[in-house]
Amino acid sequence: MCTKQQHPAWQGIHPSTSGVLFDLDGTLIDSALDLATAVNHMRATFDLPAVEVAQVRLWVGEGAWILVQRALQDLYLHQLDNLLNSQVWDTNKLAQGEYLLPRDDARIQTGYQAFIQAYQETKGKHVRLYPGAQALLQQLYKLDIKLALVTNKPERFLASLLAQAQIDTYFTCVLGGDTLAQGKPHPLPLLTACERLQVEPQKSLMIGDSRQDILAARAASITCVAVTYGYHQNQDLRALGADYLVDSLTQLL
Ligand SMILES: O=C(O)COP(=O)(O)O
Repeated sequence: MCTKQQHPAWQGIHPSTSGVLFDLDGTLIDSALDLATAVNHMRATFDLPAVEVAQVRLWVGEGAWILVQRALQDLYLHQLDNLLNSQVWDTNKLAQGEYLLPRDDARIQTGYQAFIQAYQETKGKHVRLYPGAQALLQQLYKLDIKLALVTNKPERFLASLLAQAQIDTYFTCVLGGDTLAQGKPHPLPLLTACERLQVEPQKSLMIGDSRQDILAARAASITCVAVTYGYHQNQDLRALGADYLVDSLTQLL
């Protein structure tokens, strides 16, 4: 699917675009295997069974804390089960990770530390770029379009991960989920990126895969291109407000 033809002025990236903000996980890189390895390492420390990579894909996108909270929801369910003496859990909600233990629960704090350490140890070993990612960044860079990376992934992982994926030289501005006081879907990181790139939001484009990217772009009045292959938790990207949908970044070349 590609709806870019519906936009009369589209020639690759819109000609008046002077800045492009990229999401990372599920848009430029597929990091699900490393994330799943770290999640399962963390789950093992709680004697919880391993989960599939496909499951972890559904849990990614709102930063490491929410990922950990989702990945430890079984602890909460068992606790509730004991209290309520058996409960039928909504499997959809389970798959989407909606039963969140609060962040201040000591188990979440412990789990977070275990996850961060295990993820660090993966060294981004299984990270792979999605088709067209390298070529698109290169093309935009050559056109002198300013580029920013705006992710909810913790900042500490970004430098090595971008270097590992060989895309570290393109970005004028890199913002992690904990770089500023708010992460996506708040508009702050997108507006901050525009400010640092010295481009107007109206002349910028956000390219992302998830609800957080689309909502943040809408809140910042930035046109949003959503990729359909990422970690979007089975949500309807068009209904969320994406301006354009593409099945591959190669469609933007
Ligand atoms: O939640 C994450 O860690 C990934 O975040 P991103 O999709 O904003 O890159």
